[in-house]
Parts: sequence; structure tokens; C-alpha cells
Amino acid sequence: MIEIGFGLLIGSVVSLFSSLSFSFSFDLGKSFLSVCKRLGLMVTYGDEVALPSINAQYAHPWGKRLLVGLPVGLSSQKVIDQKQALAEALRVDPNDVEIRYNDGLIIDIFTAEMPAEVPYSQPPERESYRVLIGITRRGELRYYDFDGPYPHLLIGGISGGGKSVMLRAIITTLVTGPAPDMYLCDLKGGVELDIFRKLASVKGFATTLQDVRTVLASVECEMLRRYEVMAANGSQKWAGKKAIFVVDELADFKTRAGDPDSKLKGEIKSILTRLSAKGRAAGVLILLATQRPSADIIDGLIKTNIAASICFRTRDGTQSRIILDNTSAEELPDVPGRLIFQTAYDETLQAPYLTVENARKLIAELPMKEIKEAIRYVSDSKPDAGESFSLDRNFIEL
Ligand SMILES: Nc1ncnc2c1ncn2[C@@H]1O[C@H](COP(=O)(O)OP(=O)(O)OP(=O)(O)O)[C@@H](O)[C@H]1O
Repeated sequence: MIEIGFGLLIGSVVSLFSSLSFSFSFDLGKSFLSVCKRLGLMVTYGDEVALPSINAQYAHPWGKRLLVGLPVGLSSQKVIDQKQALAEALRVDPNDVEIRYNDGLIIDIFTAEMPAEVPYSQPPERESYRVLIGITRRGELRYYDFDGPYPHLLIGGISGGGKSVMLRAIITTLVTGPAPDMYLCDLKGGVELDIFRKLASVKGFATTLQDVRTVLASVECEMLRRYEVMAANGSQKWAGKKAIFVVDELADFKTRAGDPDSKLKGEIKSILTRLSAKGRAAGVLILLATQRPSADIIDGLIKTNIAASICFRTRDGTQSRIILDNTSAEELPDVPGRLIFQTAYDETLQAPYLTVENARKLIAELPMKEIKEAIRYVSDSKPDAGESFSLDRNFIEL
């Protein structure tokens, strides 16, 4: 109830924002055009010079918006790449500027502060795979949809940035909503995800590399089984329940010279790559989190197949680039929960805050595993006879 109340509160703030927006004339457009000239953001045709055009300017309670038309030959990406220089030339903090393309270039310059804490809330349609990712500076809620156009999700950022809180919020929303089959790998010793371990919807729980490989193998078997069912039915997309595979700390799969686990880590990476490439149609999705983004793990293959990223502040531009392909996460302020959400474009958000205690309360009434059921699951799903297959040893020991 409390969470839904907060959701409504945010909703009313949003509608207040939109109803207050009005057209306004000031010289931001003029300054923008002169900066474009200085930065070479224009196109020359013979003797003629074509600059971007200002189609509209608005003042909102959260700041100012410019709608910009671009001359043929000047790409929106070229302007976006110059965000830092544009902001500095306009004497605005680059963190206060957002540029994106949506049927024309939209430039937002914020004067309102981002809220430092956003309460956790759940989407109204509880059967959907949408999860709240955060709130924009305009007061709009942003969701990631595991059933949407951007399959798989990568979460990165510095220690203390808010990854574990985000994972907790996402998993809580999923298990209390559509309850997909969850496979959780907590390489931080099970500390972060332990609260979900005994839920009936958590079909695999791993805290060691060996167990991660075992759980991954079972997820891959499930994916292949679904492909067989789909082929038999002549369908292209799995219509049933989704399976979501979560890893909290991806960097533990990184191999170093002389690493005794390098073969195991190599196998884990190969299965992950196959799941990222083929999982979506079979309703098998992955959610990977890391505080030490490394190109070695998030290589081209996995990255190409992960279409959405959440990046908290990073230690440097290189780490930001590995997650986002740009350096903007290095510039984020040192505020826990502040992040860049990247799908078709980048947006800065403040993540919802869900404490362990509140997460425990929200999941308290959910069905738990039964010992018999878990043992049956283990024996039914054995992917191959030679493979040891303990999904959750501790639980089975119970
Ligand atoms: N969305 C948020 N809003 C407000 N505070 C937050 C938010 N997320 C995290 N915090 C604060 O930051 C602290 C660290 O967050 P969290 O444990 O999620 O970091 P992390 O990125 O997972 O770090 P590590 O990788 O070291 O575990 C939390 O205990 C909380 O106090």
C-alpha cells in the first residue's frame, strides 16, 4: 500500500509538471546557434552554410527545452558527441544537459535538482515484466521491460553506487509480480541475494563458480527445450513464463594468467554468450551486474546482444565506455542511486530505494520451495548424466 501511495504521489508530480509547461521565448536558442557555429556543428554546401534551426523552445518547472532541426548532412550523433563542449560553451554543467534524438533533436537543460531519494514502487499491471528503474529530472517514471524491445540488461558502476539495491528492487518486482523462473548467481558469497533463495520461483541459486556453471547449463537446457517446443508448434516466440538468469559480480569470471579456474570461467562465458545471442526468442533473459566492468568479460559478443544498460558512476571513462560506449557515467555526481539508463538513448535517473527490510516484507507471503519439489526438479532437469547437478545444495540439505 505504501509503495502504491508513493507511485501515485510521483504520478501527480509528473502531471503537475506537464500541465505547467508552456511556450516561452528567451535567448537560449540564439546562444545555442552561436555555439554550434563555434564548434563547427553546421554543414557547408559550396558558399552556403546551413546551421541547425530552432523549431521551438519551452520553459518547464524543471528547466528549458529546445527542439532543434538539423540540416541534411549533420547527424544528431555528431551533436550528441559534442555535449560536453556545448554545455561548457552555454555555461551549464554537462550533468544538467540531456540531448537525444526523437523525431528531431531534443535538448533539455535542467535547473531543478534530481531527487536524492525515490521510493520503490511497483508497476500497476502486476503481471507485466516491467520494473521501475528510476525517475527523471522531469519527474517521469522510467521502466525497463523484460518483455520489451531491449533484451537482456547490464548493470555496472562503482562500489556503493547502488547496483545491489537496484538488483533487489528488480528481483522483488519480478517475484512479487509475474514470478518468472529465476536463476540467481551471487558471487558475493550469497549476501546480497540470499533473501530470495528459498522462494519457489527461484529455481537455481549459486554462490560458487562451479554452481554458476551448473545453473547456467540447466538454463541452456531449458532454452533448447523451449526451442524444440516452438519448432514443433511452428512458433517464433516463447509464449510461456520467462526465465531470468541474474549474476552479481560478473567480474569474477575474469581470467588471469595461471588461473586454475580459467577452463571453468571459459565455459561460463561461452554459455553466457549463447544465452545472450539466442535466449530472447525462448523467453530466457539475462541480467548481469558488475562493479569492475572489464572488456575481457563484457566482450563484443555479449555486449552486442545486450541492448539495455544501467550505469551508476564509474571510476573512470574507460569503465563507463565498456558499459555505455561513452564516458558520461564518469561525470555522474557522487550520489548513490544516480545512474544513466541506456536503451535507444541515454537518460539520467535516480533509482528507487528499496531496503532489505522492506524487500523482506514484500516477499514474506510468497510461496516457498518445498523440499520434495526441489529434489524432483533436480532429478528431472539433469542436463546430462555425467554432470553433477546440485541447484541449491544448502536448500536440499535442509
Ligand atoms: N537508489 C538509492 N537511493 C538512495 N540510496 C541508495 C540507493 N542505492 C543505494 N543507496 C545507498 O548506497 C549504499 C550502497 O548501495 P549498494 O549496496 O547497492 O551499492 P553497490 O553498488 O552494490 O556496491 P557494491 O558493489 O560494493 O556492493 C546503500 O546501502 C544505500 O545506503
